[in-house]
Amino acid sequence: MADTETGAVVGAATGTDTGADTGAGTHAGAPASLEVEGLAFAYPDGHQALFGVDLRIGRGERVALLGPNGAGKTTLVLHLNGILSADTGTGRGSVRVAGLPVAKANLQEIRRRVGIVFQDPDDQLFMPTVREDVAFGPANLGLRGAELDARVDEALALVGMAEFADRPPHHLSFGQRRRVAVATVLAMRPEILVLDEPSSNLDPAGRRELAEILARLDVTVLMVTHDLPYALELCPRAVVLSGGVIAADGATRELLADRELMDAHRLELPYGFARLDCGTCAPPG
Ligand SMILES: Nc1ncnc2c1ncn2[C@@H]1O[C@H](COP(=O)(O)OP(=O)(O)OP(=O)(O)O)[C@@H](O)[C@H]1O
Repeated sequence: MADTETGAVVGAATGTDTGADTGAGTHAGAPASLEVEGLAFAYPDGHQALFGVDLRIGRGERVALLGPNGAGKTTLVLHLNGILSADTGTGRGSVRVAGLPVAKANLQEIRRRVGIVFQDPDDQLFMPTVREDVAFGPANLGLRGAELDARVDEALALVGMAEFADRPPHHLSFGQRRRVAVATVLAMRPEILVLDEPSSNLDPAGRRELAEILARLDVTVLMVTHDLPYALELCPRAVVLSGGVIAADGATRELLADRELMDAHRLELPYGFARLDCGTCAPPG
């Protein structure tokens, strides 16, 4: 688990043990990383995207946020670091990160604590070198010199990109850029790491490498994904958001074995996983 005094995001798991067999309730008694209560939100055009969402994620949990297109997943995520806010416009309800309300007065601290890795790494990489990109956030927090260098080195090592530190990000492959984007967020030593479709557009090897990196991180994770095998592998717990409400919350394996739930919310495992509901059958691989 992340040491909240030092904020270090150190690897805890070993090898490729992704904890997939861990029960969803393992962290039920852990202090909350994230508490969302009665969150409702309509966009300025009047479109209601969230209708009273309640969600508690314990420190160190890894949770997949699943749901069909238009379910409200991005809208929910944008509330976690105050890009959208329940206390403005038509919003209702509250979001707290490690007990701190997501509100205008706390935005700087909240954005340090909630690291969002967006789907397109090019939205997050804009400096001449990888090192400068990863240093950008901690430098904004006031870190300088050896302390800043150590923070950058640590984050790049966590994603296996140390040897690329002096390369321009635009010379890297898409998969490498995504890993650097993860490092830019880890360098802030976040309380909670939010990943938007982390496996999208990765080739099988890149997908596997990123899974191994994510499995080793010792930080609370909320992963938005349509990649159900990825959710199953990396997140013991899943939450299904559909039509702006939470339709299910439980052990990922159990939710993905519930055919009625899956059909109702347009969730589909790829061929080969079709018999997850057989109870004694294991997914391939
Ligand atoms: N800026 C906006 N203005 C008005 N409506 C919006 C806006 N952004 C999203 N919506 C609507 O809010 C609803 C939820 O959208 P959201 O992007 O949160 O869904 P999502 O679950 O992330 O979908 P996807 O899986 O396709 O990314 C959708 O009906 C969408 O059309």
